[in-house]
Amino acid sequence: MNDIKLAVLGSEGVGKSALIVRFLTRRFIGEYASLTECIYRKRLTLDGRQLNVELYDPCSQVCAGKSALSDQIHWGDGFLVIYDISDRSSFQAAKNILHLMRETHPGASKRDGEAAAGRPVVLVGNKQDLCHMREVDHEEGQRLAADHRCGFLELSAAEHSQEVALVFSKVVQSVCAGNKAKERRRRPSGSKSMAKLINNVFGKRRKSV
Ligand SMILES: Nc1nc2c(ncn2[C@@H]2O[C@H](COP(=O)(O)OP(=O)(O)OP(=O)(O)O)[C@@H](O)[C@H]2O)c(=O)[nH]1
Repeated sequence: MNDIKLAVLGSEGVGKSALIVRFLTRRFIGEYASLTECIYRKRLTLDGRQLNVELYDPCSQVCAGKSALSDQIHWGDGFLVIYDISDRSSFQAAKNILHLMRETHPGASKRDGEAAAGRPVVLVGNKQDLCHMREVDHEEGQRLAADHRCGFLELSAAEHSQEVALVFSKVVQSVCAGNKAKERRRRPSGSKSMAKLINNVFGKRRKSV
């Protein structure tokens, strides 16, 4: 069974716990104890394969600071970076997280489907239901995501159960696809490596005849 680690990052009160709880239980619960960091576990079946997904929900009050964030970035196979569309400072915090991800993996791959951080990242503008109090335009979110080659969407943990499930599943899918691609690059396929071997052994001889 494969283990996949997803970290949900963002500043205090953006709705990280609300999104995770929505994904795990399909419910929106108004208030969450937020004095401890948590790792939640969920089993998923994707394309017939069983996956163990670990979801890391940092406690912003305890896990603030660059070194804690660096640890979280090293821990995750994939990330959701959350801001609150009605709070500009949370958007700046999301920007800082994306920058730090890029710094942490400076030589990150530029392959399709991988963010600048080298691993799948989706930037999420949460609390879309508060659009009458919006401080961050949709286009700003889009631009930031494009700059960091990551996915982007706005949603509301309070109102959008399906969208929340979809965004988590997409990150899991991207991690799986990335793992498969890495595996393929590491081990050339049997027929290809056999062809190479045959070429190496007989190719030169044929030339010398
Ligand atoms: N209106 C609205 N409120 C939301 C939404 N998502 C979360 N909230 C509220 O925002 C507040 C903070 O949510 P949390 O899920 O605790 O945020 P957090 O990012 O986990 O916070 P920390 O653990 O302190 O870092 C709570 O009062 C939630 O009810 C949303 O989509 N819409």
